[in-house]
Amino acid sequence: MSEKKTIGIAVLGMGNVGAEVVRIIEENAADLRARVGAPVELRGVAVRDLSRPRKIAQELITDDPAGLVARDDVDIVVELMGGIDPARELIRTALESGKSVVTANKALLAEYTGELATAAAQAKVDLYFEAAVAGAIPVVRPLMQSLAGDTVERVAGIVNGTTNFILSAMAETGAAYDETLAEAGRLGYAEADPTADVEGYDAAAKAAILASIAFHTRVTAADVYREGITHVTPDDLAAARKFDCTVKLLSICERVRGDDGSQRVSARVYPALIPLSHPLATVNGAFNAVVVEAENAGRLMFYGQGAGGAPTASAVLGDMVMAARNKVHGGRGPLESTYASLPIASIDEVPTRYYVSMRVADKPGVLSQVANEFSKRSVSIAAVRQEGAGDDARLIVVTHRAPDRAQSECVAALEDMDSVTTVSSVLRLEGTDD
Ligand SMILES: NC(=O)c1ccc[n+]([C@@H]2O[C@H](COP(=O)([O-])OP(=O)(O)OC[C@H]3O[C@@H](n4cnc5c(N)ncnc54)[C@H](O)[C@@H]3O)[C@@H](O)[C@H]2O)c1
Ligand SMILES: N[C@@H](CCO)C(=O)O
Ligand code: NA
Repeated sequence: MSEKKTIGIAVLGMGNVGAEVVRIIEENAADLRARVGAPVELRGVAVRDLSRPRKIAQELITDDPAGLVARDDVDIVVELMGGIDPARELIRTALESGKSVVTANKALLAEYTGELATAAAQAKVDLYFEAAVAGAIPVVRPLMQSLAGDTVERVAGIVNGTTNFILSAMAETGAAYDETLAEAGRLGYAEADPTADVEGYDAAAKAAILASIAFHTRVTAADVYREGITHVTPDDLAAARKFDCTVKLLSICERVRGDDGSQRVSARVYPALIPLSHPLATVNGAFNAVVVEAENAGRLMFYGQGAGGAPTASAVLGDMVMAARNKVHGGRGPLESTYASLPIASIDEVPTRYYVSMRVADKPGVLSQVANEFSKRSVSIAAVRQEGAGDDARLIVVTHRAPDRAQSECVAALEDMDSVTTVSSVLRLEGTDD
């Protein structure tokens, strides 16, 4: 059998992930060649700083990513620079000139998948992005391909390692958020600017990508309701424990069905209590996990390393092999599927459960006043606990499911009550059936 044409690879960005991708391409050349059915060769690696020493032949290094993308002997562009610009333009140009693209860039995809997927479809090339959500964990491909014949109802996951590390450490040691964030930085989990992680932007970008695939609807980062973890306190974690729960930053993508048979998509990110018996409660440290619920498959769980150079590179390489096989043997990966075009549900209308902790005056009648604010808004209370006494009296209320707007209106009313000194904590409760 005659050997097929060599598949040329351009890697854009040689940071944590890019350096590992380059290493694996070079170390595994023989296996990759056998798996693809043709040699796979690095044509070049675009970097920002040419003077930095790198473990790669000098002639492969360039600081001209556009020039590298334009080369005739490049068949697949692997984008690992991150950020919107110039990644967006480079990927679009690559696709328009008939090159397949593999990217891990969730921030870009959460805004511009539509534009990029359209360019890929028009040029009949592939756009793959398994590494963009939950790093090494296969979740994009299972949703897009393995579950293509099922109806997904819900995708809920821990998809940010930094915040999961922080919340796990807070739960374990009782340490404060700031202290734990500093520790996450020292261990190399949190970046110098942790905003994207701790404010939930990274998890929201991933939720947008997951919701788009799961519900065949274009969902962008702006459609995702988002709260971060900066306000979570050791008290919250201790109180959660008393309700047999822990606190996790969840990315939730849900098909919300109305009484009239209508359907909407809810995509949301917030720290929430989940029962210790829930499978996501056992996901600790920097690990990620995603639970998918589909009409016929039932509940599926995907667990593993959602970040880090080598694990993320594993997902990138998987995509690269798929794209290379298609180049060699013909065929295409799945196209973007947005046929359902479901409307986006506002957080206000999504049924949620609340956990509200407040400091109150310790005197007769306060509990009934508090309960009255919930009942006025048709929010049913599931549990109440009083802690402390006198000046230190604290009430914790856990509600049943009701539209989020009604729940938040109850909290606003509590904040206005004379007998409530402060509402010290408000978190949602997820992972329960009622
Ligand atoms: N690190 C992870 O665990 C992880 C996991 C999943 C996805 N990702 C995604 O993978 C991508 C890369 O992440 P990373 O952690 O390797 O980031 P990084 O900051 O370590 O690496 C990015 C590299 O790209 C280079 N770069 C940036 N702009 C460039 C330009 N214009 N020209 C040439 N080089 C340029 C930078 O100099 C840097 O070396 C990002 O989109 C990130 O969101 C990372
Ligand atoms: N900053 C991300 C990296 C993976 O996207 C995390 O902490 O999970
Ligand atoms: Na993944």
